[in-house]
Amino acid sequence: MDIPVQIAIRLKPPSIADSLQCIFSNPVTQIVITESGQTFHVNRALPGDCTQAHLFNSFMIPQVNCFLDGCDTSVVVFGQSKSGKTYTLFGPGFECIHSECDQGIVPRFLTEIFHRLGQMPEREYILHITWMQVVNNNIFDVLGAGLVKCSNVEEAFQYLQLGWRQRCLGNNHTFFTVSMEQKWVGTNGVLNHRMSTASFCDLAAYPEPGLFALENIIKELIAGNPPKQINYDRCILTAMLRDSFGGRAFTWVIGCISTEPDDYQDTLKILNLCLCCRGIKNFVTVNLFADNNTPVYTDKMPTDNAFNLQFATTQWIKLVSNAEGLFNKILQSKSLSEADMNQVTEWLFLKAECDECLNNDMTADNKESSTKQGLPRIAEDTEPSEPSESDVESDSEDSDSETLFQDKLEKLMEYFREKNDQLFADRCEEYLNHIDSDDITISETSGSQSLPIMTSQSNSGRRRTIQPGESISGAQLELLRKVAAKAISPESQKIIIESHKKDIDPEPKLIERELLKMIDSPKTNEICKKYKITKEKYTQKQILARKLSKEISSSQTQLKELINMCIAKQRLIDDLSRTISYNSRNKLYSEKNESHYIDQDTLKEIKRHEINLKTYKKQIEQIKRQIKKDEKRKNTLDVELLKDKLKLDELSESSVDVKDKKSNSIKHFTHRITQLDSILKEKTNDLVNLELSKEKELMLRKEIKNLRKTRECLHEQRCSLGHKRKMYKSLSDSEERKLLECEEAIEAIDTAIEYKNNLICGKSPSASLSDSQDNKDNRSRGEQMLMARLDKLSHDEMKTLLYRYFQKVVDLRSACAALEAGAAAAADEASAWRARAAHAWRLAQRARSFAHHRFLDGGNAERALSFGMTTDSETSDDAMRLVDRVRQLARYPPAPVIPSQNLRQLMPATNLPVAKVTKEKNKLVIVQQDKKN
Ligand SMILES: Nc1ncnc2c1ncn2[C@@H]1O[C@H](COP(=O)(O)OP(=O)(O)OP(=O)(O)O)[C@@H](O)[C@H]1O
Repeated sequence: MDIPVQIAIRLKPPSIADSLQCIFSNPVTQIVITESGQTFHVNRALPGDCTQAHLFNSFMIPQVNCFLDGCDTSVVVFGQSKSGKTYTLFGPGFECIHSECDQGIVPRFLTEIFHRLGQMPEREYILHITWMQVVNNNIFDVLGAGLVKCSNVEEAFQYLQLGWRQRCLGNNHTFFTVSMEQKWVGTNGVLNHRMSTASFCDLAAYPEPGLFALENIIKELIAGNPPKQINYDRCILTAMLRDSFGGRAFTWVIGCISTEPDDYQDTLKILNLCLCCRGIKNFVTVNLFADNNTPVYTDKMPTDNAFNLQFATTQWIKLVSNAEGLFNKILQSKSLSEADMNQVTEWLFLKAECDECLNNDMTADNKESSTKQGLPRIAEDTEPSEPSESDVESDSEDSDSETLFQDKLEKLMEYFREKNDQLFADRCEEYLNHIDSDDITISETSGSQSLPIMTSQSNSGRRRTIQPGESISGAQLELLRKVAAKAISPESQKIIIESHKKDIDPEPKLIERELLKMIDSPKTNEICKKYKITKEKYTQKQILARKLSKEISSSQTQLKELINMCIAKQRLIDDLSRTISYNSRNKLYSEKNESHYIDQDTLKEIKRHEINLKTYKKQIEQIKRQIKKDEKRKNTLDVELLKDKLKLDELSESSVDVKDKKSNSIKHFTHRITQLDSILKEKTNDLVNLELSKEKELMLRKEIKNLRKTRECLHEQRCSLGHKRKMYKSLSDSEERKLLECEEAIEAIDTAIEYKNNLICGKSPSASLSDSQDNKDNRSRGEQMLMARLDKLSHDEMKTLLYRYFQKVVDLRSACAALEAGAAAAADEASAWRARAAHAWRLAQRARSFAHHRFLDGGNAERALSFGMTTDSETSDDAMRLVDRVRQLARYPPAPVIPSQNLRQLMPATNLPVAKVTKEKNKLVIVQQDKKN
């Protein structure tokens, strides 16, 4: 039958707890969802905290059944480096320190196979394992011995330990293979001879070249190319995976993915590759040998009677032991009436007696038949043998020899079979509804109760001897069919479709996280509360749904067990009827009484088993009802969950609206507050400045007041000195200096007062006092340097310097005053002399004219003058003094001129505003005047 490759996704637990996750899985809806909302529908979306046991139980049991039925199986693990591929297949290792719980798929598979074989003592088997690695397209045999035979689980684990130590580490492919040949005689007396291979492949991570080749083959297969036309021999990896992809194996692909945001791109690649594999369909068949289904004994051969009896006994023992187990359970449950209990106890007692007898017989028989039972290995690829004609003949003879009782029994058996089949089919349907799969198609032959018959035209003719599978154990065969026909329950489909349509994030964690992110405003408390309550309800319902699904699955396993029992019972009845027919056929050879006795016994047994069957049926009915109830409950819960999800969405939307509005108003208010804050700051600054300026003004006014007082004192001093000078016409040197000092100090005080007044009036004093640009430009370089130095002086240095300059100015002024007085005196003297000279000149003129008249010969002026002098001695003396004085004055240099520039530098280097200071009553009025005016 065509079975698509099945996909399971396992998330690697995050390395750091609470770290960010970009991939989530929903095991309920079997969806893997990315952070961006992309969804991947898979066959098994394993939970993040999936244990090794859960992983194995969730999909490996059908593989074990298939393998035991004679089908090839395969598990291929994809994943990026360190994503847990090896951990999934093998576990953390095989040393003593590692717990059994951590064992991966391979050790669990081996344990399960040997356990199941132990429960089927009739089966003969040979089991081999191989462990290969593909390193750089070269095969490396890890165990070093090719096929290694394992007789029991302990041996298998020894090889696992050995291989684990010897394997190559690094980015390579690992193949672990278990192959098994089995033989057993079925209940119908025919031989079952099967061969199956289970391969486990741990693929390397990208970028391994073989992986790209495999990727291409997968693409070709999903494009619809028949496997026959695909070249699998392009590399060793693809050759080894021939059966897994497009071959005859029942394949599960496991994608091991990391949830960490850093690995997001790699994870998407692996997810997409896994999904591609889903489109591949493998043709899964039971691998039979040529001698399969051949009768091991014939009724006609009396020599084989012993074998038949022995076979019947074996089956009998098995069935009775089954029944014994069931009876024990029923006894423990105490659900029967006392009479029934006694009957069951009696049955058990009788059984114990039979066991004793049979054991004695068996030991005797074994001695004889031990050589017969050993089955030699059977070669593969042999032609199937046709049923012999004698078989057909014997069948017609059988029908003739049937008794009335047998007819009745046959009818009953037919009725039972029909009922049983119907019941089984119903159960299977229910079970299949539980398993999710949407794209599995069953080949035409799967509609009947037999496995597909592989014809010579079949495309995968590895073993051409496949026979009708009527001899395959029904229950085990059904498991294979279940997997092939599994489908998603309509409710789950609804949820998936709805969530897909509305793009709902089915992962509650994601919704929760997003909502919690959004809802942070304190005023959205109500919505938060509602959301929390709904979320709690949702979680509770989820837990309930999980519980229910668990209950359902446990009920289903119970049901499966019961179905198995029914099958066993059916077989028992079959066997019994066959034994009866056999006995009736042998009536001719045996005594009547004896046979009657056996028949009676057998009848009793049949009746008992029929009663048991009825009780089992009742139990099945009960369980069915319970399952239906549970399913209904589950469905209502699913619907409620959906409603809750919608409600959560609505809540999240409304919370987003409220949040938006809130954030807008908060923004507005924040903006307003910022504005008001800046205004407040400005006002505060203004106020502070105002207060400061007021304080400053007060200070300045005080200073001005003090300065005025000082000025008044100085003025008084100056006035008294001036008055004294007027009175006495002259002052002593010290008094003169004092006067000058007073004048200079008054001038300085006036400037200071004006400066402070400017400050009070808000005029920038610096504008008037500071160095203007013009001044700066006009200055020579030397002056500029001097000014630069002055700027660097400290306050004390400046004070000392000013005081010195003040002294110098006073000195200069006193010198000036002395010079001016000297110049005035000289000017007076000069005018006096000039008047004298004029008088003398007049006298001289008079004398000259007198002389001219008296002395005709005249003489020169000097002579006349000297004559005049001699005649007027006073006048000649004056003239002589005048000449000396003129000579003296001529010898003196002119009065010193103080360069106005130098004087200006003594003042602060400014253009001082010209101010007129007048005194009105008690006030000193200072009026600033324009310089030009
Ligand atoms: N599900 C898990 N639970 C606990 N531990 C895990 C799980 N998955 C992986 N690990 C740990 O992560 C580590 C890496 O895992 P592992 O070696 O199986 O990765 P890998 O994919 O096989 O790596 P490589 O590609 O290198 O072969 C191991 O220590 C393993 O024990």
